[in-house]
Amino acid sequence: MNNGKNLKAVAYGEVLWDVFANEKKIGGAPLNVALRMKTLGCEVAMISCVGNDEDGRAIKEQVKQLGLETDTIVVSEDFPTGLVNVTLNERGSATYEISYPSAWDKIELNELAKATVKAADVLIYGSLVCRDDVSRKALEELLQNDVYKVFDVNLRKPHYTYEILNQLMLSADFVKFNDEELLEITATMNSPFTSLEDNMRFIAEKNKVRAMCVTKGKHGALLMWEGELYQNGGYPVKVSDTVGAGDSFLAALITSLLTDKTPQEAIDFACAVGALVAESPGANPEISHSRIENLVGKVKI
Ligand SMILES: OC[C@H]1O[C@](O)(CO)[C@@H](O)[C@@H]1O
Repeated sequence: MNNGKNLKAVAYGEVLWDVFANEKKIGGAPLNVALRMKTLGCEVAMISCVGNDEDGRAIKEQVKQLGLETDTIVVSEDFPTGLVNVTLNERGSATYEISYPSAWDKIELNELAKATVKAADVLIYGSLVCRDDVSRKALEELLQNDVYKVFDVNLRKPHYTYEILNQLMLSADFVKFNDEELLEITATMNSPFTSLEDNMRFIAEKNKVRAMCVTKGKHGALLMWEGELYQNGGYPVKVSDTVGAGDSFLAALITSLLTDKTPQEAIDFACAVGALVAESPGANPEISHSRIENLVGKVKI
């Protein structure tokens, strides 16, 4: 699959182990986005930090094997590699218990990281990494660069404040919410609206965000792009777990929008990718191009 063409992407933030009942898998929203963008043909670097421990070496090893630049992942002598306990409910929805402090809370930028962002087309970041001042300040430095900035809101209680979320939105060219996140954030901004569409317009107006998307679980997603709204009603799949589905959705959407797809094609493609990730266990299952094409070809709900 190669629709990423020569898009150069950098993801900034947490890399960690998602610890499920019977196994552990690499995760962290920005890493999940990065890995999916790589499978879509982008050139991708991951900026993060791991501990000087077995868990850290194993993450770097795996991520390198999957084709990402990992010399931008620094090693901390003082903090351990991140771990997250993932609990799934009967519908496959996850709750996360995220250890603190983790090495990724203390990201220090090396020269390669700075140079890589300078040369990149797109920078993806989320809110979780901003729970600690060290990683938040490093992100602020990267956000000074002239690069297309994608903010993956990714609210993980209790690791965020509205003040920081607001700053992160103001820096972004593109923002990704899920439906609950959009409604929670717009409520704190005293939005008088109840529908997702009205709240998208509200936030666009208030925060001068010109492009955004909102995922709606099995009901698909909405996209605001160049002033127009696009939607996809979702694809029927049997959900295994939803971990990382939104991350892969975002990877597919951004890759498509910034290369050669129309906004409608981009959201259809992204919804299919997200659905297929939800159908398989963990955040980073392999998904073949033919399965995506097959699903896109199916009638939407
Ligand atoms: O990043 C925080 C958590 O969110 C996920 O990325 C899923 O979206 C998990 O892989 C990780 O544990």
